[in-house]
Amino acid sequence: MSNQVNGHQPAADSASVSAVLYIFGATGDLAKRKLFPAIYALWREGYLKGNFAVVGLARRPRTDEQFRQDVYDSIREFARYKNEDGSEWASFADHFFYQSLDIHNLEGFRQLNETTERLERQFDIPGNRLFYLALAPELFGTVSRNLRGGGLLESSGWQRVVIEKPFGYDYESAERLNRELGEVFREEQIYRIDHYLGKEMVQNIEVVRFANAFFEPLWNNKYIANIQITLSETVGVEDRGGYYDHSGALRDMAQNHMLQMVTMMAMEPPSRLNPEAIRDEKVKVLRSIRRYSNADEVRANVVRGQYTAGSLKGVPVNGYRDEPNVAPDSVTETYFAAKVMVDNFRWAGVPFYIRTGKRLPTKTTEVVVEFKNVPENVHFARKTKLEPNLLVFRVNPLEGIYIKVNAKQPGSGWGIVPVAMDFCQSCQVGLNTPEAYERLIYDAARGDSTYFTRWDEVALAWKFIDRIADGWRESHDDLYFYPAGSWGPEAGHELLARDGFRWWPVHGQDEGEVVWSAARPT
Ligand SMILES: NC(=O)C1=CN([C@@H]2O[C@H](COP(=O)(O)OP(=O)(O)OC[C@H]3O[C@@H](n4cnc5c(N)ncnc54)[C@H](OP(=O)(O)O)[C@@H]3O)[C@@H](O)[C@H]2O)C=CC1
Ligand SMILES: O=C1O[C@H](COP(=O)(O)O)[C@@H](O)[C@H](O)[C@H]1O
Repeated sequence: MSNQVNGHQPAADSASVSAVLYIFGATGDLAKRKLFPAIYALWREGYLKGNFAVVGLARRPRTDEQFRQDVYDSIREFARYKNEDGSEWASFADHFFYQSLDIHNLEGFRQLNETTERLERQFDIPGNRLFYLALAPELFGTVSRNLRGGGLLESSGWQRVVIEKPFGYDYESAERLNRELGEVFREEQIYRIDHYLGKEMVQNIEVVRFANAFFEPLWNNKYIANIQITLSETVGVEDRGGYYDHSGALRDMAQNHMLQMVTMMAMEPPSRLNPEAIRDEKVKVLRSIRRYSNADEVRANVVRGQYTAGSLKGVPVNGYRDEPNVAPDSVTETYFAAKVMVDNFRWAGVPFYIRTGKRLPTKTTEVVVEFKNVPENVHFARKTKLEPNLLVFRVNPLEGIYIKVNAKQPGSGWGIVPVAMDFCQSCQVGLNTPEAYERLIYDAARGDSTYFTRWDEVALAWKFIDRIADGWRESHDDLYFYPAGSWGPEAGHELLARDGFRWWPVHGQDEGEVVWSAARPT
């Protein structure tokens, strides 16, 4: 096995991990699309070697062989390593086992403990156990109690639990869920996944900010005019209508991924590069975010929309209300934009504009830092209208950093033109950088919780989000409809225009073709 596949090698401080990895929900969508491919990539890159085992758990009956076939199919379809030549497949697949288990059945957990002890002897694993709960959150409490009741938390190594989102529906339910988990696990054993924190360029925000002398001095309200975070998707709700119709963009994307990205942009430099120091700084940002105090403030600062039938790249698509498992009169938002203020010394007066939506024209995740212009009395500024400097983090699908500066137009005149310094990381290393789930599973297995959300982060994020949900509950007459394939309601554009700003075009977006929807509910 090579440790150097396609130019990637384990970092100098990395080591292979030895543990039993339990996938609860092993027959589900997340396991198939994300978890099995991630485990396979970890194996291919040498982060997993001989001494590990994976146990798949769900109610459906499966033999080990059938389960291995499921894993194989998932890798063929979704992994960045496709196992084209079939090499080493058997030695990888031999580590996979399946047990049919209803998580309400304590006896099944006792049996799982026996299986585990056998696997630990077979693969020489020192009692390390990683429980990945790819299950509906209502089941987390029961699984935790039964893991304890079944004796699975009594091994000689470490035990950790990875929890998928959504972590609750609001602050109250999240708090209840946390209490249930807390009856069994200590906070440092709980790894709450936010897969955006596992993305290469999201992690790079910290490095670019804190490892470059020319950014950090400018990183404040003296020099930055606003920050824009866009997470746009072309997909609709696919087959997740049942979940999404209760969640909406606010809970599905804003409570977690978007607020986490705000914290990465706004946090102070941590005193130490350790998980608690970094998460302490993120918590301070979340504490400083201004909460809207009533429905009027919510309306003034937040825009919600829902897609109607339209077309994407010429292909007609359904409206949200016609998606499977969505109520025909649903008022769930598939578009969300907000102006967020971080009331602290560094950021007072600098708006963070965040937006996300389904069925928008482009799949992209970008963060734009718009700098304030140079003073108007400077010679150049009088002659030419200067464009502001921009620093753009391209998170997805392209990964890289783009900087827009003003330079003299070549020739004898004094014209000034914006020019770009474009570092495209994914163009250099290919679109083969590790997937977020690879990093996060590996981090959890080696006990690094930096890129997982701590309870106080989750709690503060919900407290901010709950105010918006409360404001929305009073009336739905601010829900705008936008045709699939447009950039969402025009109100999302006005949110910035009111402050004298505009959304900067994301990569691949032709500004001349931007379509906003002025439609309102009838
Ligand atoms: N899919 C995705 O892209 C994402 C999913 N998530 C979250 O991950 C979690 C899983 O999502 P997803 O895979 O899509 O969901 P699915 O509905 O596809 O899968 C759910 C899994 O849970 C198992 N299950 C359900 N009830 C029980 C039970 N009583 N005992 C044992 N197993 C049970 C099911 O298997 P069986 O029926 O055989 O028992 C199945 O394997 C959810 O919390 C979701 O919100 C988060 C981000 C993205
Ligand atoms: O968590 C979620 O994220 C995806 C978008 O993730 P990305 O990595 O593809 O950008 C989103 O489609 C989904 O609704 C949400 O649950």
